[in-house]
Amino acid sequence: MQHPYHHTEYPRRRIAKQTNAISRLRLNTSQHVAYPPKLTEHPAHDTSNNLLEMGYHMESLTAVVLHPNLSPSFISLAMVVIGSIYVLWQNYISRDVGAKNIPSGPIGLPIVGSFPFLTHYPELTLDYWAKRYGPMYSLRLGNQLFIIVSDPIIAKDLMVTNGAVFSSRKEMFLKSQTIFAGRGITATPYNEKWRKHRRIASYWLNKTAVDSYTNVLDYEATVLVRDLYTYGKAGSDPINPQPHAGRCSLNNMLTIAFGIRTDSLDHPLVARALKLSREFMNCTGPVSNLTDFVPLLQHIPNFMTTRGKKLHADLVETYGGLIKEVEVKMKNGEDVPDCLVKTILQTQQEEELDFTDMAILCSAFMIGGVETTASIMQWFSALIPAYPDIQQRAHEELDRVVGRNRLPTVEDEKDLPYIRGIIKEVERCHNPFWLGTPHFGTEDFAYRGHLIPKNTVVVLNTYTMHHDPRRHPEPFAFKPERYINDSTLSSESANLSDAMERDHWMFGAGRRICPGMWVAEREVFLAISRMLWAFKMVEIPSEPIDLKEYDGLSGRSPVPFRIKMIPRHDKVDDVLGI
Ligand code: HEM
Repeated sequence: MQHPYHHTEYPRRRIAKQTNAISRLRLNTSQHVAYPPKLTEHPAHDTSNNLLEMGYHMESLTAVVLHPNLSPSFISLAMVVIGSIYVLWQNYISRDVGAKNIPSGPIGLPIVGSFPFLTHYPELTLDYWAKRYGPMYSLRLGNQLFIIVSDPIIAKDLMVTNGAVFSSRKEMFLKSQTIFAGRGITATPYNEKWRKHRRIASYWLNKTAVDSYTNVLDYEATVLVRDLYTYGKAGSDPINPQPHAGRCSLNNMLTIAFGIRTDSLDHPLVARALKLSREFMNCTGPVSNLTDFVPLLQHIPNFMTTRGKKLHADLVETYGGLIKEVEVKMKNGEDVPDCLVKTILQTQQEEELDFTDMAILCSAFMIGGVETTASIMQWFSALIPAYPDIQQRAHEELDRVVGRNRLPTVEDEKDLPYIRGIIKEVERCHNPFWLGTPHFGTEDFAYRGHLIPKNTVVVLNTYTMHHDPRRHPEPFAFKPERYINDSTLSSESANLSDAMERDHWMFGAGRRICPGMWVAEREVFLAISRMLWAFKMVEIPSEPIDLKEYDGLSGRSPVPFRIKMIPRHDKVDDVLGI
């Protein structure tokens, strides 16, 4: 069974691969066409809208049962058993939803619920259901009830206004209990442990702290652009910017957390840290792991549990190992730069932090802060070559405001509304976490005539919200100008009283909103504005970039691609010191 969108591509690319005359005509006009196809393009929607609703995996289940080598009596028996289980399940669920007035939604399959429909591009399935069941609907994964929120007003009502109820996390078996061992800000319930870890993290991530180490972000952004220039041989060789973006984000977090950095892509920590982040994303997607929702699986040795235990051990070994190095230096009286680890070692007794607490706190920085910002830089690099007109407008703004004798700085940001618009538009179109990190309700809650029972997981369906035509006309077009009059930082926009005015929902909402958003925004601005300042970024005609396919199950980044990054004026090498 394939996801309805499995074979779809960003149409600009798909059209480029076609050869007939009509396709070529469309190529010229397709700069702003919708990038996912309309739902009606897939035969599943032509034949039956009910398939997704009732579980179109019944189709593949039936296909297995109807295997040619099976006897007719076995097939009949199997069909009767499957049918009966399905009818019983359907009755059970509809009684549950009807009696308690829980918002309706897809019924799903017995035992696993809607899980099989969410294993690949879950955001597209959730979007399909949002159009069918409305802005707040329910589904089940195993024994867990979910509410899917696809509307800004409801998101604000639940997660911000009623943050006292909706700010916890479900203690997922794999993410919270196995990988993070009950620690970690991201995964802990809304309790004293979370408050302590969040307070310590915020000490290093708040706006004033970020001001104090902006020189680090500035330096790493320059290194990034210099490496892109050098590895791309001043625009003559194709280059994949992804590993360079990864190292830039990694170095920022290494400096903030441990006071160290890597000096080249070949440093062993680069591959190791990026692998750990990717493994974490792939193990812990909000809906990607059945072990979390079928308790029986937690007692049976299985592949995901083994993976989770190994990841926990690798995180403690890697980041715990770096903590020990800092500790040794401090004990030896060596000079250790101010950093998160120095702070937690100095306050360890007072804060009652054990070694695992510290290792997992640092892991949360390295996981939360690397793959995410790198992903935005990567999506930007993958898509901007398709928009020479947008690049030209950005170059004109940079020449006018910054000139060609220096790189853009943080102080320039307020005077570069078009660059800021490009960044916000990349974030709207390519949020690395379409489903964020789900919140968890700690009380029964009555809302708009419905009941959201205690212990419900609440998911922010940002894919649907970011493509809502009421808020973003022509939602599938890449149009930075839609943000041209938005002078807010995203971290400021998140506090707007009118939820419909918020730029996007990439950083989540309410009391669990991303505490790293100030450093993330600054880092991304410096990297992207400098790439635009230095290069004309062009695609390689024989290597079309497929923006619809992406790596990863939770944190999303583009599949590997190559482009040319051509220095756009003769001052570039001087300013970069090359
Ligand atoms: C583009 C970059 C980033 C994106 C898209 C992003 C996204 C998110 C999202 C969606 C959440 C969950 C919010 C919610 O529950 O409503 C989150 C939480 C978190 N983020 Fe980020 N993040 C980014 C950068 C960073 C950075 C640079 C750090 C630095 C350490 C960081 C650290 C964290 C932590 C510790 C949490 C857990 C907060 C909690 O549960 O209380 N993030 N992030």
